[in-house]
Amino acid sequence: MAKPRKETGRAFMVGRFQPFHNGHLAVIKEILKENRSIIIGIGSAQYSHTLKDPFTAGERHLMISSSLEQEGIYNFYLVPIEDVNSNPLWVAHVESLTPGFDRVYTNNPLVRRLFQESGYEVRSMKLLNRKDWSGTSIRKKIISGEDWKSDVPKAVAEIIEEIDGVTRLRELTQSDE
Ligand SMILES: Nc1ncnc2c1ncn2[C@@H]1O[C@H](COP(=O)(O)OP(=O)(O)OP(=O)(O)O)[C@@H](O)[C@H]1O
Ligand SMILES: NC(=O)c1ccc[n+]([C@@H]2O[C@H](COP(=O)(O)O)[C@@H](O)[C@H]2O)c1
Repeated sequence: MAKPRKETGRAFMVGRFQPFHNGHLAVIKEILKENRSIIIGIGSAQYSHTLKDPFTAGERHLMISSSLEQEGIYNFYLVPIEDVNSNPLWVAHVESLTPGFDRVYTNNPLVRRLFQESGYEVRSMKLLNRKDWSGTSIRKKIISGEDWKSDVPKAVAEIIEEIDGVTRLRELTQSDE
């Protein structure tokens, strides 16, 4: 029989955060109303420099930590998590990299299923202003030149400027032919 887990006060959330946006920030604030601290997994950590995953794990780490600190939030842990090629092994992989946690917050059906099957409590998050606050729509706006800075925390806009992320994304749309 599985050992009962000790209460930790910690919640777990995972995302690709390509980039970290206002929707992520709002749900993290909500999660912190119900939990003492949050572990934020930076998923697909090995990917960068593609249209779906333009930013490195280090750049995403900086986006999240700077945004949260700008809001006066310090009770978080950031853990880069590379994908593994076996879904049944993924939760154990996450557990091997993170401090213990009591519950998982996600809207991703695969993440929900895998954690539920491992015995975790899984809660959903309310989707907020999904038309603008989604990584996919923000990446499209960056490429097309529409306003995207109002959809992300100020720190994220500054980091994307600092790393010349706009040029990176636009160049990724070009083929070599
Ligand atoms: N606007 C939002 N409101 C509430 N939760 C959100 C919002 N956007 C993303 N989330 C949730 O945050 C978690 C991590 O999301 P993720 O990093 O995939 O962002 P995304 O905006 O969905 O990105 P992409 O469009 O690139 O897939 C997921 O569980 C996702 O459902
Ligand atoms: N087998 C695996 O490596 C596996 C399984 C489920 C989720 N994940 C990762 O968890 C993250 C989920 O985040 P999203 O909700 O943003 O899609 C992604 O980075 C995804 O690749 C990985």
